[in-house]
Amino acid sequence: LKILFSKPKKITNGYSKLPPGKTGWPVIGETLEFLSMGWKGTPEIFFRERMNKFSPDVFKTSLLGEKTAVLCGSAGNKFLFSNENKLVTSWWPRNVEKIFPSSLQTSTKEESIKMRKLLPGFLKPDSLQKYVGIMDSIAREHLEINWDLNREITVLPLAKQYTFAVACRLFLSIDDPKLIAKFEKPFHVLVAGVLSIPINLPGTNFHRAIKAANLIRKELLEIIRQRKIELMMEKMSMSIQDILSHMLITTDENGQFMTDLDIADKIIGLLIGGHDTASAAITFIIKYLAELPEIYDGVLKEQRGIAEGKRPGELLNWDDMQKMKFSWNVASEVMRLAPPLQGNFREAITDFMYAGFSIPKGWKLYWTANSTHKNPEYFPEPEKFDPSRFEDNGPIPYTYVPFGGGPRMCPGKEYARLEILAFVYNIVRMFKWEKIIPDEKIVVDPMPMPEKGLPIRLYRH
Ligand code: HEM
Repeated sequence: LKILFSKPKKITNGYSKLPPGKTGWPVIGETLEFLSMGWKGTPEIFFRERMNKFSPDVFKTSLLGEKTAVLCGSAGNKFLFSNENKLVTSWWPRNVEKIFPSSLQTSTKEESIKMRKLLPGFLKPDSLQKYVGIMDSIAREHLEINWDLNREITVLPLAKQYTFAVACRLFLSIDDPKLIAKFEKPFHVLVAGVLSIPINLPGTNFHRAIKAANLIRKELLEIIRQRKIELMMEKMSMSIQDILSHMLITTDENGQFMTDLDIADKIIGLLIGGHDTASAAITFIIKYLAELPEIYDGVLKEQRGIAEGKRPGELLNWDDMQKMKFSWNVASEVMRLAPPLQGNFREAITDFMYAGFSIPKGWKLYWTANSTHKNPEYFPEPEKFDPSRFEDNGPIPYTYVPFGGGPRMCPGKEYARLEILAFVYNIVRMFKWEKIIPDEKIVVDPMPMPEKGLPIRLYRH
């Protein structure tokens, strides 16, 4: 009776029916617990503990200075992916705004929409088909130069070097190794700062990231200036259709060209999204293939079969990529166990109810691969490496989400598949390998990585 006749509380006042959970310290909230679980290599524990303690559907927390509701399980993923621009919208941590000043003039939301509009031209199927041969030749050259000379190598930095070289070539038509090397290091500093506590003081990751972004932006602005001159003088062959030229000649609905700063920031965003993720996936493929000889043999058999159907030296093509089914199932299982991105944020654009709890407008929401990828309900024996999970219809919808889902699903998914498979095709046919540190610890910061970068010993076939 007391409940029935008590004055109803406003849903939006922030005190009633909010999801259970705790928001921790002011500003810092639970960011340290969240990050430290990643540093220990078990980001899923942060979520599992709270799902067990508060609710399996949703819990509240405070991350990166924001009140956040974490939506869990396949229902949480489905809800967030299918309510884009209805109940929720894109939101990037404040760090991103500070690191990319172009988004301060509008908003990270508008910038993200702009970016998505630009990409189809560059990532459409007929463009992707042209990239396959280029990716194959970059992978071959990269392996011949960097992996063959040294019998003992460390995988992670080399995998980054490969995906960065592919991105520089395809986004910017840059293949000068010196210029690529100049860019590469500050990029890693930048990625580490995007998901860090937003304190801009010397010595913090965030401070280093802002400095690194300024350095890269300066170099990019020079490249953009040069490209503009070339385009104006029509020196640039019309066949060069990299994303930089595409951005320079594309106008918005008002006929306005993008500013150089805008272009530079978009390219930085793409380089971040497009190379550290795929290199994390490649590193873990190498790790699992070292640990599981029967899986390695299966991949090698498939790739040798494809190579046998080709003339000596002939580069991979689109049809070859479609035949690499087992190898892609292996890569998919790797990304289930070690998703390169752990999840992402959204912002509530209106008050709404979820699983019986109120979510106030302005709150941040977070979906995470960590609440489903290792859940035995969706993936029996979740720690077991089993690529057959991806055969036939594959996992239950919204349980396997390394690329997100819905309208915001990663636009680079197909590009990533091609560059990963081009790499696998070449490496397994050249080498077998073993890990030098048998139980190397895994850390997640913000991408998963073996603590020492995965040193391995190579054996040429
Ligand atoms: C294995 C490699 C990759 C993984 C696991 C991955 C994963 C993801 C995920 C989880 C998101 C967030 C989706 C969301 O917020 O719901 C995302 C967004 C994005 N990815 Fe990827 N990605 C990969 C490679 C790439 C590549 C190669 C590119 C570019 C060529 C790329 C470009 C982007 C962009 C631009 C976004 C932002 C989309 C938006 O805000 O709407 N990604 N990616």
